[in-house]
Amino acid sequence: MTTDGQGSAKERVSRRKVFGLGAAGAATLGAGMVAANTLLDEPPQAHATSTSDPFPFYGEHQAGIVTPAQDRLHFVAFDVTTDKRAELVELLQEWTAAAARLTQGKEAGSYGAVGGAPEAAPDDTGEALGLPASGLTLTVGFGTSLFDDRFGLARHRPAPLTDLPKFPKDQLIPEISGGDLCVQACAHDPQVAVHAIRNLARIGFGKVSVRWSQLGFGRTSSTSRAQSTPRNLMGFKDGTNNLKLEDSGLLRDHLWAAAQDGSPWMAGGAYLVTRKIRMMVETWDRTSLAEQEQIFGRNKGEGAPLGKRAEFDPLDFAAKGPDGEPHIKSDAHVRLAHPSSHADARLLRRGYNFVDGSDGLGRLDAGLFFIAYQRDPRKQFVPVQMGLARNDPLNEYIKHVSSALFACPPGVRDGGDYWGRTLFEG
Ligand SMILES: C=CC1=C(C)c2cc3[nH]c(cc4nc(cc5[nH]c(cc1n2)c(C)c5CCC(=O)O)C(CCC(=O)O)=C4C)c(C)c3C=C
Ligand SMILES: [Fe+2]
Repeated sequence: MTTDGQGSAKERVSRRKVFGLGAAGAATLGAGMVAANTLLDEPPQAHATSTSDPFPFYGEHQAGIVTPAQDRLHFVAFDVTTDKRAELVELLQEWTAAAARLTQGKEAGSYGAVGGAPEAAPDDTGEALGLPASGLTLTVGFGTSLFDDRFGLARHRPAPLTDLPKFPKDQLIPEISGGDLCVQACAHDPQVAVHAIRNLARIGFGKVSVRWSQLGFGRTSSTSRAQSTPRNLMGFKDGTNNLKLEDSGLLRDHLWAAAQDGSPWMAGGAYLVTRKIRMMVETWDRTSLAEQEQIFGRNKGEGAPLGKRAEFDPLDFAAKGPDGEPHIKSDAHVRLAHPSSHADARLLRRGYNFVDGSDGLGRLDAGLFFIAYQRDPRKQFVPVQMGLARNDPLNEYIKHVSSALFACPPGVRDGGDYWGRTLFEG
C-alpha cells in the first residue's frame, strides 16, 4: 500500500519506497509486479499478471464481476441512515474516489495513515501499509430498499430488481439479509479486502451503517478459462460450467444489462444475488462417495460428468449405464441447474467458501457464500433456484440462511465519474 500517488515528487518517492524495492523486495513481490509499478506513469494492465498487481478501476463495467475471481472476499451490506439524497450522492462520490485509490494499492485518502495532522483522525486506517494492491476489486450495488420514497428513486427502480420470492426450505435470517447498498471486496490478500471495506465504512460514518458482512476464503468458481477450477467445502470442483470472461457473446446476452431492458441507467451493469448457504458438513462427511457423486452428477476426483472421464467433457443427460439408468440422475444438481432445464438461463457464479467458527453444538458453521451475477434474476436465478429448492437432494445437507439482491451499476468511466452517476444524474 503506497502513501498518496497524486503525482508530487514526495509522493513519487513514497511509491518508490514501497514498490521500487531492491533484490530482496523483488523476490518477495514477484518480478511482474515490480516491473509494473516502478514504471510509475504506466496504466495498470487490463489483466493482473501476478497476485500483487492491480486491476484497472475505470471501465465500461465494474471490476469484480468478470475479473478472474480472487481468493479472498469481504462482502458488506449497508443500510443508509441519512434521509438526504445529496448526502447519499456525496457518499458515493467519496467512496468512488477512495475505491479508485485503494484498488491501485494506495491509501484511502491523500494524507494516509500517518501523513495528516497529529490532532486529526487519519484518513486511512493503516493496516494495509506496505501491502501491494493484491488484485483488489471493489464492486458496488444498490438494493431494492434504496428505491423506496426516501431518495426520490422509486420511479428508477429497474424491473429486474424485484424482491426474490420465498423459496421452499428457505430459513432466512432477516438481520443478515437485504441491505440498501453493498460493496463486494475481492483480493488475493484478506487484509487488503478487509482494509478496503473498513475504510469505506469509516468514510460512510453518519450516512450508512453496516447491516451485515461476510468474509470468504477460497473462491468456489472460475470466471476465466485461465484459472483452474477450485473446490467447495463438500470437496467438489465448483465453477466448471460457469460463464467466463472469454465468453463475450454469452456475457452480452446473459450478464450485462442493456438500455433496452427498460432502465438505461443500468446499461453495462448487472444484477447480483447473494445467498449464504450453510452446509451440514458433518452429515456430508458421513455420506458415501457414490451418493455424493450422484447428488452433483459429477465425480469427486476430476469433476468429470458421471459416465465421462475429464472435467470439461460435455454433460450428456441421455447417456445410460449398463443398468439402463442415466449416468446423471434426473435430480442431479448439474441437471437441475443446467441451462437446458430453464430456457437457457445462465449465471456468472463468483462464490466463496466460508467458515464462521463453530456453532456451539460441535459443528462447523461453514458453507458457501453463493454470489451470482446476471442480466435479469427473474429469468435466471429465480427459476434455477426454484428448481433446486424443490428437487435437489443436496437440500438434505444445506440451508439457505441469508439472501440479498442488488443492482450493480455500470463501471466508473474516469476520475470525473462516480458509482451510480447514471442513476442520480441520468
Ligand atoms: C440457484 C443457483 C445455484 C445454487 C444456489 C447453487 C448451490 C450450490 N452449488 C453447489 C455445487 C456445485 N454446483 C455446480 C454446478 C452448478 N450450480 C449452479 C447453480 C447453483 N448452485 C449452476 C448453474 C451450475 C452449472 C450447471 C451446468 O450448467 O452444468 C457444480 C458442478 C460444477 C460446476 O459446473 O460448477 C457443483 C459442484 C453447492 C455445494 C451449492 C450450495 C451449497
Ligand atoms: Fe451449484
